[in-house]
Amino acid sequence: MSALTLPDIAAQLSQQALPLDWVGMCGIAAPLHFDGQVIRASVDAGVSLDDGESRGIHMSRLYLALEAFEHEPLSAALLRRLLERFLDSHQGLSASAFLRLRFDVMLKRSALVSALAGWKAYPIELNAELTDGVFHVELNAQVDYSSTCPCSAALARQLIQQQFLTDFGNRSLSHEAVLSWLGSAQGILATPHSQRSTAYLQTRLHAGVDELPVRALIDHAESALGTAVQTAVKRADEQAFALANGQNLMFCEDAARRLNLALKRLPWIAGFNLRVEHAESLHAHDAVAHSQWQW
Ligand SMILES: Nc1nc2c(ncn2[C@@H]2O[C@H](COP(=O)(O)OP(=O)(O)OP(=O)(O)O)[C@@H](O)[C@H]2O)c(=O)[nH]1
Repeated sequence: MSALTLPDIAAQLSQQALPLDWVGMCGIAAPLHFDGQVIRASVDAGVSLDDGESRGIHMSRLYLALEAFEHEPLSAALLRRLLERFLDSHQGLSASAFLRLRFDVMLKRSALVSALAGWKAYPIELNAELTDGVFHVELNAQVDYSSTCPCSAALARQLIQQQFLTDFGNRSLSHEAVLSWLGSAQGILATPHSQRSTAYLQTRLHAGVDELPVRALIDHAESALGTAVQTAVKRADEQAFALANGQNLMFCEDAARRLNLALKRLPWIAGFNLRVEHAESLHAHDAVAHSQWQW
């Protein structure tokens, strides 16, 4: 049978004349060239089906356009060109085109004090859309950090004060005895609870941003929080981490406010939607805060 005789069901008229918002493929494996590495990405590619009379879109045209990822570094311009290609190959059918890329970026992170370093994987999502010539890119990142509860810290300090009165209230103070007491679990008898926490950052990039500021977004968020989770850790690093936590006590509200103020300072961000989740060790549920700006 020749190709000319192959049945083309997508070209038929639809039995229900109804436009669709998004039609395409999800979970396509694609290699991305990004930041000097080749990264495995999962890609969702789609278009709107505005011609409600048409039975289907041309999936293969979208799929084949993605070949460009193999040959060109990832950039906003590349995403836009792909979306233009989606629309060019669906003239008369589609007015909007969409791409979603999910991948992990690996960054090598130095220890806080020692000369060690290790790798961290950050989940990244890029969402791009082209509708009526208007192009948007969203850069989303997931950043893990540690949060120590400020209320729990204050309650623990109060218990330590009470224990101090019990142990030293009726005695004259000796420098040596107090120093030894401060270094004992009997003196510092309570510790605050801490939790591994996650910031989910959704940012919309200004038009004209080409190079995708993935590393800058992650670095900025980690610096605003002050307690990024670590990779290689010796005791000196762990002690520095304990200090960082003590100096950055955070409710989920504090973390959300810090990130809000920090993200607003980034010149390439046109708007954001952020969510922080503190996986509480006090409760079996999470403490969560959201914050938006120009979203
Ligand atoms: N539209 C559509 N196509 C599907 C779906 N599931 C699988 N396909 C297949 O995707 C394949 C590619 O579709 P097209 O891009 O239209 O392929 P084609 O007709 O050979 O290519 P063109 O000549 O460019 O249109 C076809 O074999 C479809 O059957 C679906 O749910 N919707």
